[in-house]
Amino acid sequence: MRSNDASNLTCETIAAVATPPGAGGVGIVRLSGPAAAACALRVFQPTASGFSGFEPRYMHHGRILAPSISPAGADNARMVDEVLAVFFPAPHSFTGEDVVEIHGHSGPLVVAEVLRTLLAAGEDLGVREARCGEFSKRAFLNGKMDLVQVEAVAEAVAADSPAGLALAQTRLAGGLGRRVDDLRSRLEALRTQLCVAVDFPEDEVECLAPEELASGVGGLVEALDALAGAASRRRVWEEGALVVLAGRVNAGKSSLLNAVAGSERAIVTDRAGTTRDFIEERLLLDGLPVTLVDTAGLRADGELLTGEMDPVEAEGVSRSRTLAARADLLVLVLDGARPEPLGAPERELLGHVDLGKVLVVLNKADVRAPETSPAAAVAEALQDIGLGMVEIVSISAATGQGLDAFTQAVRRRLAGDDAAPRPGELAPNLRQARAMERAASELRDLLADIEAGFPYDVLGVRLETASDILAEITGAIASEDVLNAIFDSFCIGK
Ligand SMILES: Nc1nc2c(c(=O)[nH]1)N(C=O)[C@@H](CNc1ccc(C(=O)N[C@@H](CCC(=O)O)C(=O)O)cc1)CN2
Ligand SMILES: Nc1nc2c(ncn2[C@@H]2O[C@H](COP(=O)(O)OP(=O)(O)OP(=O)(O)O)[C@@H](O)[C@H]2O)c(=O)[nH]1
Ligand SMILES: [Mg+2]
Repeated sequence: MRSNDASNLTCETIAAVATPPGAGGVGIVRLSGPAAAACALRVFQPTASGFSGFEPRYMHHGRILAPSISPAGADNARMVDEVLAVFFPAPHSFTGEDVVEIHGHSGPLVVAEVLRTLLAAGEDLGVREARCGEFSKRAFLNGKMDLVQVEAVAEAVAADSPAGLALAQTRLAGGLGRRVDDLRSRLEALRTQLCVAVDFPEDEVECLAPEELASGVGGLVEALDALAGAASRRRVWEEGALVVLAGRVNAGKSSLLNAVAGSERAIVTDRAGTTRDFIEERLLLDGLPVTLVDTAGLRADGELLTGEMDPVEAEGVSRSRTLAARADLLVLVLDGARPEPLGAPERELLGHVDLGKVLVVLNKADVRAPETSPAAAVAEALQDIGLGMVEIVSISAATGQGLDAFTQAVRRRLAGDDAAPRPGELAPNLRQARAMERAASELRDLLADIEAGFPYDVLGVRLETASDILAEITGAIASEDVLNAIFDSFCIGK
């Protein structure tokens, strides 16, 4: 489907509450479509005596009146809310259609009643409640935003870290869409030159030499790889990572969570088996969004096997294992006060996880006997089980010693040495990066075909395929499935 196909535009007028439910300063109900103004005028009573219809983009003060159900008629009309109303005539509106916004008092019942009043008044005008994402979909179909920007609005709204917001803002500004359009134009230019060569094979002047074609395609592959690579490096800054604290009972996992979170989030006692269900805390570690999860501790094998553990604790331990397997980073907390910190329960746990995702923390540095060197002993024990390369961070959750080193180690393991994203940095989201990878892969196949001396018409097909894949990113060409997947994830009123 071509996005600028006028047949996709509907003549229905849609209405929805645009602001979140709840008490607030202002609540907005939005109408979009040809009957927006006519519908609003039926229920809007202006304050100004000289009112003769909506002046474009001017805030009119007045009231929303619900037609009375009593036979006495409009004189008895009930006041629903005191509002400001504004009309944006097409095409200069958010959706590109006629838009009316009613700014009333925020409160879930008030705005719902304003909406109901409009829907009832506009029924015969084709006014109906909007579906999820329908305002944004109309804005997209009318060329007000490309698909990257539509997604960026949702990403900006959902951002829960400054880094994630910076990436979304750059996409919203349109830079990424323009970059993709630029790459696609370069591709189309190569295609045009190829077509000339196909149409006039004897005309050597117009012919693009295979080496020139290959170098043009090679440049595009490099550019696409760079962008898709940025997406995979930046994803963790936007989506965050799951960091799971696991280990033996009493090792100090809950104490560590509290120390990092800076609050007494989890219960800490000297009793083994204090934490029974997992506890999670979303925080920023050096700007990196992380979900830190404290889990129920593992006991020594014997206790597990005799079946003496109470069922609540057993379920807690089973959840710990599931979480450990899902973690982006598994922090194995060892009890440094014990003579042998890496014992049977720890080894058993490590047997079930990806060792590449493990960070070892040796806790209780404050109480270690100075003459022993548990760090060295632990390093040796880790060597035995293939974790010789793993960094061991020595901390004390009780005194805070080593916590900075721990934070930095976590950040480095999840994001490498990369600094936080800066405003203006281009990084596609997952959908966009996947499309870039598909286009790059098509172009790599094309390079092989050029090498193999395939005829230009065959090469042209691959160029066209790659170009169409790039067009999916901005939505210049987008299937109904792609559009539905994006707009259905939006809420009503967006
Ligand atoms: N009250 C209100 N605030 C809002 C929105 C809205 O719909 N209503 N928006 C909704 O998400 C965002 C702003 N997005 C908008 C995008 C374009 C236009 C608009 O009228 N564009 C016209 C004219 C621009 C001009 O020249 O003034 C156009 O594109 O032709 C309005 C809002 C955030 N704030
Ligand atoms: N001296 C010292 N004691 C600590 C340290 N960290 C934790 N503790 C103590 O160790 C005991 C257990 O701490 P928790 O944080 O509850 O341990 P846990 O790993 O969550 O234990 P479970 O929930 O039972 O699995 C408590 O008495 C803590 O005060 C530390 O760094 N130094
Ligand atoms: Mg605990």
